[in-house]
Amino acid sequence: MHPNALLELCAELVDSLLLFDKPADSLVSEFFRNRKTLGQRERHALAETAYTVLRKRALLQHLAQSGRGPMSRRLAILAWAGSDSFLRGALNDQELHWLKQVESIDRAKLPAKLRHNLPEWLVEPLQQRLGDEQFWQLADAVNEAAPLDLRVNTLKAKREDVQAALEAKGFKSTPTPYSPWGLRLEGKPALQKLDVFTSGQVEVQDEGSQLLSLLTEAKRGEMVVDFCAGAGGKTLALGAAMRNTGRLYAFDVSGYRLDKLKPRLARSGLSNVYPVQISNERDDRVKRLVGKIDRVLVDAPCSGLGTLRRNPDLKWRQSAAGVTELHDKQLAILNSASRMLKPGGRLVYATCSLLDEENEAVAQAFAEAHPDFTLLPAQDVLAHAQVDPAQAGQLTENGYLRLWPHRHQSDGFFAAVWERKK
Ligand SMILES: C[S@@+](CC[C@H](N)C(=O)[O-])C[C@H]1O[C@@H](n2cnc3c(N)ncnc32)[C@H](O)[C@@H]1O
Repeated sequence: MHPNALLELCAELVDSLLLFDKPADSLVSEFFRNRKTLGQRERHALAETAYTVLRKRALLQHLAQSGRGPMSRRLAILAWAGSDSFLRGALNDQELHWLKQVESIDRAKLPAKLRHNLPEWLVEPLQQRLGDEQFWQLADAVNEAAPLDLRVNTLKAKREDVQAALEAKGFKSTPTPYSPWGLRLEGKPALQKLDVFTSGQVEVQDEGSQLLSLLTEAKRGEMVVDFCAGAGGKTLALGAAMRNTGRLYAFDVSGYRLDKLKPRLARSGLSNVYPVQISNERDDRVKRLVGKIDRVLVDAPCSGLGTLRRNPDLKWRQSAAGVTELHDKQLAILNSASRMLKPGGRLVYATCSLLDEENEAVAQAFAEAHPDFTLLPAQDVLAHAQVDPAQAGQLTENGYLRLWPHRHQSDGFFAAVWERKK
């Protein structure tokens, strides 16, 4: 495609993303579905440019003010992630001159809000929690793309064998530092056609998500509920840990998300999983299981701010008021889900949020209302669940799992683990 035509297409994509009326990942997929003739490199340049605009929106909108022509084209020029010579082939003389001027600006001297690219309502709680130095490390880390992690399905393969099979196809990977199931790939190879993927030996899953499943420590023959199963990323890990025995319920209010679990289940070889669409957390199907379950994982709906590396639009789509609403919802789900546990059963509450309000505050409110649950220190649980005991302590704060993109190179995650008193 001619450079200018591709740049115009990119501006169109940027325009639609900046409406913030749908998640960026689904808008990008829809955009490409409707433009089947685009090649792999063109798609990569468009998607990376659009994601850079989302990551650095505050800075780029500030810099773009000085130019002429449509704002979305100027943003696409400043964020361009394809080759430099290709971009220059798309620009007119006036744009080339403007770009040179913008490139000469010393970005380090710009105000803080243009350097961290985070909305004010988010800056305050994060700065208070982390202190200045770590806050800036986090801001830098979430403005980078995330690595691609795989979870090896231990029902079908060993990690070292999958690593060797990937290597034989020219894909380098290293074992993830904390999860015993994970491999971190170099680059972003297309996996969908590889044998290890189609045969269900691996699934794409961030290392942090793997650690949440590990905290549940689901075992052979148990009754387990994945209360907010979604498309089943953690369900699949729990089912494999149960060695395809017992009964694993995958609950979710979204039938659309549960449908996405089906092809993954077929690849995984699991037959112990029962997907169930519930109407809400007080559904009769939840009530019927009260006092009968060994382990419940509540991977609660949350702001998703721990996944900003993959979903940079979330920081512009979420709000302080939205987070407060989520807190109430999370507590309601956790309360209902906890009733299903047998005495001695384990409850894991998890989010991919960075904010105390969705994490420690929910865990503390639950603990105060439920003296019949004892908090299990997450570092002990991790060490018991195959994580190197010397490292387990690096993953926790005040007895909770607390993962940060700038410290652990995973998405941001929180988890609290309790046991129902016998
Ligand atoms: C963080 S996502 C789950 C991700 C999933 N566990 C995974 O690993 O792929 C949260 C899920 O909670 C579901 N949800 C929202 N409200 C719920 C409720 N009241 N009861 C059960 N699930 C709910 C959402 O549909 C969403 O799929």
